[in-house]
Amino acid sequence: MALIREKRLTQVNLSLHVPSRAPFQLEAAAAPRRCQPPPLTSSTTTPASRSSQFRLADFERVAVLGRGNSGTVYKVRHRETCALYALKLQHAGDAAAAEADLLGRVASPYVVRCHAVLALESASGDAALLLELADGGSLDGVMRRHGGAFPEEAVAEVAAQALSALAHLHARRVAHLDVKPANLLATTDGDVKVADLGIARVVAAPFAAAGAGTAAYMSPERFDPEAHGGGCGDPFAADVWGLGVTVLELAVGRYPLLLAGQRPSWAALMCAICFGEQPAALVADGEASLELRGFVAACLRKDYRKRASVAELLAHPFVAGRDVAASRRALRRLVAEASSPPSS
Ligand SMILES: Nc1ncnc2c1ncn2[C@@H]1O[C@H](COP(=O)(O)OP(=O)(O)OP(=O)(O)O)[C@@H](O)[C@H]1O
Repeated sequence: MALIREKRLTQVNLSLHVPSRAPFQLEAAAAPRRCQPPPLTSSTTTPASRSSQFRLADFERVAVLGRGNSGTVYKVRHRETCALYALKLQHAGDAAAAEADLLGRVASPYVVRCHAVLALESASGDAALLLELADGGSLDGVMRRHGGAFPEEAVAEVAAQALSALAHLHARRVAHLDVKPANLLATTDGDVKVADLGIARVVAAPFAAAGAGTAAYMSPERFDPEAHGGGCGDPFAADVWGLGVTVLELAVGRYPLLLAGQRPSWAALMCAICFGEQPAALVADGEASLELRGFVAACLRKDYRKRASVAELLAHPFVAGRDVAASRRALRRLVAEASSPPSS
């Protein structure tokens, strides 16, 4: 896999060089200019067919949105229209193509949309995904900036929208396999969108339970299928586990399966996930509603065969019984506050 070395972000031009190959450039934003209205394409068009409409040179860099294992994500502006997007530069072109292919199979307001795959001017096959921008960023960032736990109403809204995304993906046999706060994006309108289908896959039986993922959010059967339901596990149930950990984390304001300050080594995580006490019990009586505790308990059954399905969770009182308008308002307020610059 070709490695891209990132140059300092403070440079006027952000040049990404692949040794002995032609560099490609993503220029920093210049002075404001007049923009045409965005020519956004219809939601039925696939990313591949849209790719030809855009070139990397059509965009200028505004900011870094985040960094992950597979690359760096930038906020970019389309020079002509001034429309804002997220651009995910991928070290491995194959991975970008695979992720774009999966995103092309789905069309849901709850899954981040891929507008195009941009080929980069290097011989390595490196590529960039041009994505819909979620202006509130990821929920782990929102939680950090907010300074702790979300109010329960906002957590219920996150759960409801993330479940809608999973229902859409699972109906197309796509398992995400990396559900966590960093992969749930928010907008200041109060929308939640599942992102990063980097390790997602279309499931064809039999499913190999082991494999990549973020250890802290992996279900017990992905560590040890024999001890937690047998067989090869169920990738859709693995997504439900990731959602349960995510909901609990947002509700308590920190990663919930380890003690505060405990080092998240692989061994510590494996012990906590496979042998730790029922995670819902980690929320003390009175700290969370019965509905939230019940929801988390249904997501985090260690035997994947006993875990609730996405359809059952959509009907759970924590989600189905929420005050939709109040929940959305609570999330919108939280994201907007966490996104606005601190007043001096
Ligand atoms: N469409 C987007 N809008 C706003 N921010 C985004 C968007 N896509 C990604 N980000 C930000 O960039 C971060 C990394 O993105 P992403 O998870 O897709 O990268 P990755 O390399 O696949 O990460 P991982 O290491 O989890 O596999 C996210 O956590 C989020 O903060």
